[in-house]
Amino acid sequence: MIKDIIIIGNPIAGGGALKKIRQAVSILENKGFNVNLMLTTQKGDAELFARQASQQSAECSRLLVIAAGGDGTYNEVANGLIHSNIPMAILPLGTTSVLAKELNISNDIKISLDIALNGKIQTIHLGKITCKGSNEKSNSSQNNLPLVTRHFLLMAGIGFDGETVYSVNPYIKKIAGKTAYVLSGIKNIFKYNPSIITLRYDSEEKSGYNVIIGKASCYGGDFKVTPDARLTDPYFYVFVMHQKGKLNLIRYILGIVRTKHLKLNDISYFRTSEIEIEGNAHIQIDGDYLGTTPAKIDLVTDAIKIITPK
Ligand SMILES: Nc1ncnc2c1ncn2[C@@H]1O[C@H](COP(=O)(O)OP(=O)(O)OP(=O)(O)O)[C@@H](O)[C@H]1O
Repeated sequence: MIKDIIIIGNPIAGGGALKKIRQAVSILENKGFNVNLMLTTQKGDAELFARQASQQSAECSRLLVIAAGGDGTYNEVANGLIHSNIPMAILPLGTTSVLAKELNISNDIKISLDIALNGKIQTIHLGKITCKGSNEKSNSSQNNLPLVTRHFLLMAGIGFDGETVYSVNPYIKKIAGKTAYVLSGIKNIFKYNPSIITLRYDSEEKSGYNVIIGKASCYGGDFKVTPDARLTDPYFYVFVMHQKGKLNLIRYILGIVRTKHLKLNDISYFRTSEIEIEGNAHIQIDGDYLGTTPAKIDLVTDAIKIITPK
């Protein structure tokens, strides 16, 4: 029986979430829970708070962590709770909150809190990626970047979408939300000149110019690039775009928008649980910039417990 709740809240998620986070605290306190609100002040705080919660809690069965924010916040909380027994629920307050779409969790605070308190606890597997990066955009040359390892819930995008997230203007994102990604994507279609990416998995080899490694079916807005991927299945589904060039890129994007991308004859779509990637391309995970290839991706099974609708 849950008694204590830690809300790890990002007050700047979705352009400003503090009011809704405070509303959630008072709803939960009125129901009699002990609520500890931990507001993030910078990147990395949510992971730190979640790790502290998982280390301090002697009585995990009475504790729930609610990640209140967007996909960046859920990603950090999942990284901090990994292999702990504390379940993670979400309060979708982000710009896109793809995880909420994947789990079918409403943006309505009361409904999402009801799921947090009365939903089903499911154990899910996470992706683990090691690549060159610094968790920040960096001016140092690619060769000087240290190795970074992080876990992801939803997807790793390599190539065009890594480049798009890399060049999203944070000020435009604050003002315009999701539109900032669309603007960055449009700008990149015209200037992007990708180099080849090589994938090695299950004794096979494939090459392409853009790759999406899905741990979940949802991607970006309401698009499903890897519709067969499930948080609860121990596999990735990988979508590879084989051709380069602006017109091909537009054709792939339109294919995704119209849910026809898997029927194109110059793509690959396959399932695996481990993959090595070579090349010189930017990488995003769960919608945030991570670093550049080369990269290695594998699964961490039974990584976290997450609360989903019943
Ligand atoms: N107080 C803060 N000030 C500035 N940045 C913060 C703060 N707290 C967290 N962050 C960082 O803000 C980034 C975005 O947060 P988050 O993903 O929760 O919201 P979002 O970007 O609006 O949503 P989505 O990722 O779903 O589009 C994260 O990388 C997070 O680490």
